[in-house]
Amino acid sequence: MANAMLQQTVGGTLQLLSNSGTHCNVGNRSVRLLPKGFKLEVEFSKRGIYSSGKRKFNVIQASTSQTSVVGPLLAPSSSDTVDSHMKSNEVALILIRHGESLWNEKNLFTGCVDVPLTNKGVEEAIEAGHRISNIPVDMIYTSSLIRAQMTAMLAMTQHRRKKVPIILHNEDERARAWSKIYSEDTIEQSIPVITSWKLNERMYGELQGLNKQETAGKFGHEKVHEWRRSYDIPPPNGESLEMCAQRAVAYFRDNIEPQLLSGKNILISAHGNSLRSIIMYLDKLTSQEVITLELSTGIPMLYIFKEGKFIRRGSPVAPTEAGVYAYTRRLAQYRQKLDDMLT
Ligand SMILES: O=C(O)[C@H](O)COP(=O)(O)O
Repeated sequence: MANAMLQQTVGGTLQLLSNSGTHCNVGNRSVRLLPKGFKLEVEFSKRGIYSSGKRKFNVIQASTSQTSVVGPLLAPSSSDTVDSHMKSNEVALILIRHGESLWNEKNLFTGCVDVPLTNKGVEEAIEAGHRISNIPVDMIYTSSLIRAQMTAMLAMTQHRRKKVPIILHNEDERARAWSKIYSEDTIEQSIPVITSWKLNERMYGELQGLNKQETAGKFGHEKVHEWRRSYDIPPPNGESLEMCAQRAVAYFRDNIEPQLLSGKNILISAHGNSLRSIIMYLDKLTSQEVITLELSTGIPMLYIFKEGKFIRRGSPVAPTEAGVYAYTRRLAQYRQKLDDMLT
């Protein structure tokens, strides 16, 4: 393969910008590409984030000009037998609305105001972690808001695989440089957490901070219900669900779906409306159907992604244990491997 320029982009994905020759530069490192079909064996120099040694990378999308590869922190090593069997055509996608927040408790419109969880919200996140503790997670995506990030991190404290979720800091070169990990083994025992404002709760505009009950008293229940649960009518200077969907679903399709296609099991911890819009996409709901969809705080929803299709395995409303985890054969195999590993 011709030489190639790989440039680390937000979220740690290495983007092949052009290919000519058999080497490429990753920052100040020279990298040798040994193309084998769509699998690149990339041998890195001794220095830097990727340490030494040959590592296999899945090419997510290969085209004449752009091929994406993911760095070690985003690509669990194939030597990790517990996870590797899940790499084929069936992966898990878990969605969790954050646990109860302090403004949920006060019944205030929250939107993009960055408030933390209540004690109850912490408990909900931990309970959610129990429910997903036997389901493989290779990558985590959250919004840029602390309530979603707290929920993801608390849930993962209960995961039996005991990998460490690490929030990636890619906001600038210093953030990248100062958050480097210099141990390959440690990288393999980590789960990358990618945060994005595009997964934030819908921005509630001039309702943010107002009490929902009082707002209904002031503007009328019908008007407030229209702001909260219509598809295309925004609150004053805020986002409609449709506007929220335009950013959240686009982010899902551009960033998360390629990772699912490459065999990664994904957890998304986000918000009522950003998740409603993603579920609308996954379940192919109409704008009339999605406005009746309600998500409880802290309840995990499981999808299986297989051959390009999303199969819902658990209801977003108070699922029974069996209902959420009608285990597929592969999930049952993963759980068995965890049992074997931990006994
Ligand atoms: O932002 C908020 O107030 C809540 O998280 C969601 O509010 P909603 O259920 O009124 O959309």
